[in-house]
Amino acid sequence: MANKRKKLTPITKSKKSNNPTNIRLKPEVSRKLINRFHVLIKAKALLFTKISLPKNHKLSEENYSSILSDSYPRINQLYLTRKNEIFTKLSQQSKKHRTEMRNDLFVTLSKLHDCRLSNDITDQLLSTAIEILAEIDAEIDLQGGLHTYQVASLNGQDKLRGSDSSKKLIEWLTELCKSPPDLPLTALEIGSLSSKNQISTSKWFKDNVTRIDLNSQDSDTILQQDFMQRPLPKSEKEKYHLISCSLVLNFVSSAQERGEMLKRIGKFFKPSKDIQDHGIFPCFFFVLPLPCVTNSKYINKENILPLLNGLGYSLLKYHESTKLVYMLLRYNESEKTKNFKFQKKELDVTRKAKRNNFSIILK
Ligand SMILES: C[S@@+](CC[C@H](N)C(=O)[O-])C[C@H]1O[C@@H](n2cnc3c(N)ncnc32)[C@H](O)[C@@H]1O
Repeated sequence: MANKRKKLTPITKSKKSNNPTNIRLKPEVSRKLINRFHVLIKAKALLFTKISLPKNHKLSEENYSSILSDSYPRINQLYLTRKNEIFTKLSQQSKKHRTEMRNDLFVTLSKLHDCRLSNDITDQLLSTAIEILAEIDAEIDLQGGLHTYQVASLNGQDKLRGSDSSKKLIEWLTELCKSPPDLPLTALEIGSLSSKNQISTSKWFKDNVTRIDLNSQDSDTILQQDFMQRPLPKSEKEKYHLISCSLVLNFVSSAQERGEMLKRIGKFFKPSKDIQDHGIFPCFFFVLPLPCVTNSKYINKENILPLLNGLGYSLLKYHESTKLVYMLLRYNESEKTKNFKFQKKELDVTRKAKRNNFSIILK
């Protein structure tokens, strides 16, 4: 009898090579995958805060593989070997057993004290940290990597919102200024999964949409790029009338990096004087999962708006759906507060309900 091949990922190989917009997952499967990715990404972010590097480099989701392979070859070897071993082990285990194995992740992480990254792999603390990193990455790879998360997000778009989030953007633009101004409007979409969403297909931005993503699903239409590494604009021509950042900030691993991203976005807007702009452009379309503002220990609607104001953003439109919060904000550099800071401070400590740790720090 032919050997039945074990299905390793929730998305089969043949489907994986197809356009992700065509892959359909059950809503329950999408939800579980997205939640698990968030847990794993959060665990990695916590782990990175516990590893310190010589010369104050900071490890992050975006840079750790190149830092490990370029500067710490022995540690990198340990990481790769361990990841391979765990990948093989996990792929032979039942789903239930895998979940049990990983449930203690945060407990282990909370016990881990600061460890300094050097090439000394005999350091027990450091090798534990690297092993945890390898375990998390093995599980992410086993699920099909970032690709699976993106497919699940695309499916989530359909099921949770009735369509893609940029539908709300186009609805608001039409409501605020009826039709596009005469000059061509340009848009930058950070964290783009498809060129078929409303930003790209509506009459507002026509062919002037730049789409980027850490992991491009279509190299013809989406540039594979980390926004934090995107070269800063050298001239007004390289700036945008609209920047969309939908469900990306919650994906960024640490509160400080989220603050850095919001600040950096400000450098990519066209100046407002340039356009008969109906008081709207340049603007920022910003979407977060609703619990980021309704159930976070540190962020709520009352403090996120002053935080955004301090960075030069003022609110034009706000909408909460059952799952997401949508904001349209006008950007004006001259309205920025100089040296604006925002610290992480627990809100309403008397509140008993279980809350999430979403936060933003501006230093
Ligand atoms: C949940 S998906 C959201 C996609 C889409 N914008 C939406 O609203 O459904 C988040 C995407 O952001 C991308 N992303 C996260 N950080 C990024 C960064 N620094 N630069 C570019 N893309 C990033 C991820 O690769 C992922 O594809």
